[in-house]
Amino acid sequence: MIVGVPKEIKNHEYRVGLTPPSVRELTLRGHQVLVQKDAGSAIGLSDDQYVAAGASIVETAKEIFARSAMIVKVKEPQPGECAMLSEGQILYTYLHLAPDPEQTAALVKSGAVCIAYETITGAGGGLPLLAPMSEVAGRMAIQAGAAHLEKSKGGMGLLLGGVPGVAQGHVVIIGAGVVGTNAMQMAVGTGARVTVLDKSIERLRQLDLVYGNRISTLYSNAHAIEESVLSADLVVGGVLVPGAAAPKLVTRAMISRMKPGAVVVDVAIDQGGCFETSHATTHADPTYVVDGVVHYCVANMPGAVARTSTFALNNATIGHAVALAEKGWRQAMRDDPHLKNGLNVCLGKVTYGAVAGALGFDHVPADKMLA
Ligand SMILES: NC(=O)C1=CN([C@@H]2O[C@H](COP(=O)(O)OP(=O)(O)OC[C@H]3O[C@@H](n4cnc5c(N)ncnc54)[C@H](O)[C@@H]3O)[C@@H](O)[C@H]2O)C=CC1
Ligand SMILES: CC(=O)C(=O)O
Ligand SMILES: [Mg+2]
Repeated sequence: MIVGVPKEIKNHEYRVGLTPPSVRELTLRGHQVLVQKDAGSAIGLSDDQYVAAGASIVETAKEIFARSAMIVKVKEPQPGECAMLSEGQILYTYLHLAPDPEQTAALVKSGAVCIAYETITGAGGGLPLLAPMSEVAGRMAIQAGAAHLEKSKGGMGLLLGGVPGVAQGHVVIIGAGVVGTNAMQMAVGTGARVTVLDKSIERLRQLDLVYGNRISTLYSNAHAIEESVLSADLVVGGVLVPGAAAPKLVTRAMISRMKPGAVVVDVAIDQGGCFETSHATTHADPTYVVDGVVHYCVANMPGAVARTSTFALNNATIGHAVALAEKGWRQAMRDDPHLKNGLNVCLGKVTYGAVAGALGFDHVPADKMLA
């Protein structure tokens, strides 16, 4: 199979779909890999390294899209990229379609076979192709939040850990999955007071067993969210209902009653965000202020630490990339129901229920496309 890796074009996105070691996994099995010139050069992955791994360097994204049977990316295709997809071509990348009707319509129109990293499931449960980026974003959420609590960044001028004789800050984390747990670990490390909320009591139980009285756990409901948010200095949103738009758990009314200069980091923004006042921002201009509260809502946080993120992502994506190249998408999905769960849009149909439901498209189950 010819596999193509275009250079990412989203704002400050320096990750790349395949590393040279991943390219080697494909070329040693006889596949041809086309990598766009300088696709990885910003993170120290030179064209020479790709060539040494067996790839051919191609000048333009247009040529990559025209020649490849499978496109491997990181971020959701931008409008110009959607327009270059062709009928039956495999697109293997993050998509985040539920809050994005324009992209969904463009992918339906393309006739491509669109597989979303974030809905591929794992044999042991969870979302193994989302998890590494959630680990990165969860850890970064505290770093970003702490920085924006500084006066010069618009925050109230608070040091999360306090100092002897001065109380520490209060970090509230909504959602105790991969993002939430990684944020919690970093927050505990700063010395802040930490409260974690989730709908899953089992998850809270697990955290309580490990972290004991270094954190407070709360069952997530409107009352607990309101009380926590009003006393918070930093709130991290890390909820997920897989494939679906994020629930708006923190209302505009709650935001307006928060401490002036508090910071909210909405990691769930790629699924639409869990604060009513959130809208996506970029690394170039990451924050805005609503009712005195600093909002950080960057939809591709791991792009900021693109080298770490690219290797972590490739560890999780390469196995399915090899299966898709070796068997083609239909057989690879017949053999692996977890990969099949990644199929979001296929040959003009929306095949993921939560996306169809969120956007009002007809839902054609993935199984029908495999027949
Ligand atoms: N902005 C960015 O750059 C990035 C964003 N993300 C996003 O972060 C979000 C979270 O991802 P993960 O932690 O991997 O998901 P996860 O599935 O590991 O965890 C989500 C948690 O949310 C909880 N939850 C669901 N409804 C809730 C509610 N009403 N109240 C409290 N908790 C609730 C679930 O029980 C679960 O524990 C996703 O939308 C993901 O796409 C992930 C990586 C990077
Ligand atoms: C998960 C995701 O959207 C990202 O890593 O950018
Ligand atoms: Mg994203």
